[in-house]
Amino acid sequence: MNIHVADNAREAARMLLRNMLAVIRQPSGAGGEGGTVNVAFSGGSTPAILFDVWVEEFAELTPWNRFRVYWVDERCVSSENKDSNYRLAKIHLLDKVPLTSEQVFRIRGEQEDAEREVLRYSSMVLSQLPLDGRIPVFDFVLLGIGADGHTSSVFPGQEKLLHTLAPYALSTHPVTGQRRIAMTGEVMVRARHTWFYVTGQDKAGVIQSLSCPDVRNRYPAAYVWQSALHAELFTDIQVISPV
Ligand SMILES: O=C1O[C@H](COP(=O)(O)O)[C@@H](O)[C@H](O)[C@H]1O
Repeated sequence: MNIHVADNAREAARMLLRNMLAVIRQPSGAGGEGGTVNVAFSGGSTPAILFDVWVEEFAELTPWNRFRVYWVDERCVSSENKDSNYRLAKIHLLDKVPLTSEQVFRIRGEQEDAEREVLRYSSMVLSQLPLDGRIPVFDFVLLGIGADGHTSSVFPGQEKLLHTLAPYALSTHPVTGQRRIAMTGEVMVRARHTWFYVTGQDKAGVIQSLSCPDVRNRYPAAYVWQSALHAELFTDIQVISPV
């Protein structure tokens, strides 16, 4: 588990992107020898900074033709809604880089029948990605963390979603009641690179306790951090004691 601490959010984004491109360049790295790079984006507000830095400073260095883009989670809203995770990525990244529609696989948050969308997206991911047993293996799962300790859209109290074999599942935001479609625990922990990009002092408490054994069962993010095969954290939060 590596922790990369930067002075600010943009510098943390640079660290992540430099590391990602270095992995992709290695013959044995993501996609290997010019192969496909399967990446899953998170939502919320934080990825906007990552996407902006990507477009402004790393777009020319990125082999876009090798990328296939998926989502970690989506809110059950239309793709024009301000809460849509796809919308954020579209505005800040997808509209500005040479990715074609054939390379972008969004979760259809607008589907009335969200259960059906979970099944559609799960079976699409299962058919397109390499499998470890029944678990799809992404090259990069890029995660955020909420101040309440959630990651993907798996909130405290929804630990069942960390242990299911289904790659995606329905969840509900515990405060707003908004429905979500969420990548589940096994997919997050078995990725070739499970990378957290977390910024802002409001998350310092969660970050400080990520490695504590007793929060493993309290914060889904801590469970994923402690269980992932290859976890790294990129942050602007000055970690005082070991994470
Ligand atoms: O609801 C969500 O929250 C987390 C963190 O979001 P942020 O707004 O604090 O950046 C995010 O990682 C997750 O994908 C998202 O849907």
